[in-house]
Amino acid sequence: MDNAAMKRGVVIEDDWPGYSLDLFTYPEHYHEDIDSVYIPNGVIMNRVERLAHYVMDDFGDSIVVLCVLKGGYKFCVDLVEFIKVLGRNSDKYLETRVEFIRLKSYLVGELHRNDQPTEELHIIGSRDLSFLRGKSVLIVEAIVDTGKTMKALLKHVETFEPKMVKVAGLLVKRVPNMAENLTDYIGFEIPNHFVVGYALDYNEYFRDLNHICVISKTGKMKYKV
Ligand SMILES: O=P(O)(O)OC[C@H]1O[C@H](OP(=O)(O)OP(=O)(O)O)[C@H](O)[C@@H]1O
Ligand code: HPA
Repeated sequence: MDNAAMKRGVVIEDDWPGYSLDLFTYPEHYHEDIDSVYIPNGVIMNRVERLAHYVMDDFGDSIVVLCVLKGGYKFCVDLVEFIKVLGRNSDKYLETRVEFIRLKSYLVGELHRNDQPTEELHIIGSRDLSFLRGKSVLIVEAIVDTGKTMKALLKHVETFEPKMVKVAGLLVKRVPNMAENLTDYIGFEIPNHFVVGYALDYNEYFRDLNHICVISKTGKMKYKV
C-alpha cells in the first residue's frame, strides 16, 4: 500500500450500507434510533491498535496526549492502553501523560446542537497549556468533520511552542472542501453521514453505544433539542 493510501486510513465508500442491526448486540433502547452498525466495535479496536503502532514508531520516549472532550474520550483511553501494552511487549516504552481539553462553539452559546456545527470555537477546559512547551504532543480527537475544531485547536496549541504536534483522528469525514493534512493518523475516512457511538453523541445521546452507527430519522426526531 502506498503512503497516500495508508494516510487516508480505512476508506469507507459512499455506498457502504453498514451491517444489519440483527447481526450485533447493542443497547436495546436504541433499536429504533439507529439504521445500521456502520463500524463494529471490534473493527474500531483493531484499527486503534494499528494506530498505536504508528504512534510508537514516530515518537521518541515520551508524549503528552491531549484528548479532545467529550467525543475523544473512548478513542483516547483505548489508544493509550494499546500504547502501554505495546510498550510492555517491546524494548521501547513510550511514556504518556494525558491531558484533557474541551472546546465550545459560540454563536448560539451552545456546543453542536443537533447535527449543525455552529461558528466560533473557544477553549473552555485547560486554557493554559504552557506545560506543552518543548513537548511532543499527540492530539486525540474522535472526528474531524468540517475541520474547524482541529484548525482552532492546532492554532492554540502552537502558541505554546511544543517540540512537535501530531493529530490522531479516529474518523475523518469526506466533506466538500475537506481540510487536507490536518490529521496525521486517521482511523477511518467516512462519507458525509452523521455518526454516533464510541463516545460520539447526538445531543448527548448514544455515547454509550460501542459501535459507530448511523442515526435513523426516528433517532434524530426523538433526541432533537
Ligand atoms: O470538524 P468539526 O466540524 O469542527 O467537528 C468536530 C468536533 O465536533 C464534535 O464535538 P462537539 O462540539 O459536538 O463536542 P462533544 O465532543 O463534547 O460532543 C467532535 O467531537 C469534534 O470535536
Ligand atoms: O458525525 C458526527 N457525529 C457526532 N458528532 C459530530 N461532530 C461533528 N460531526 C459529528
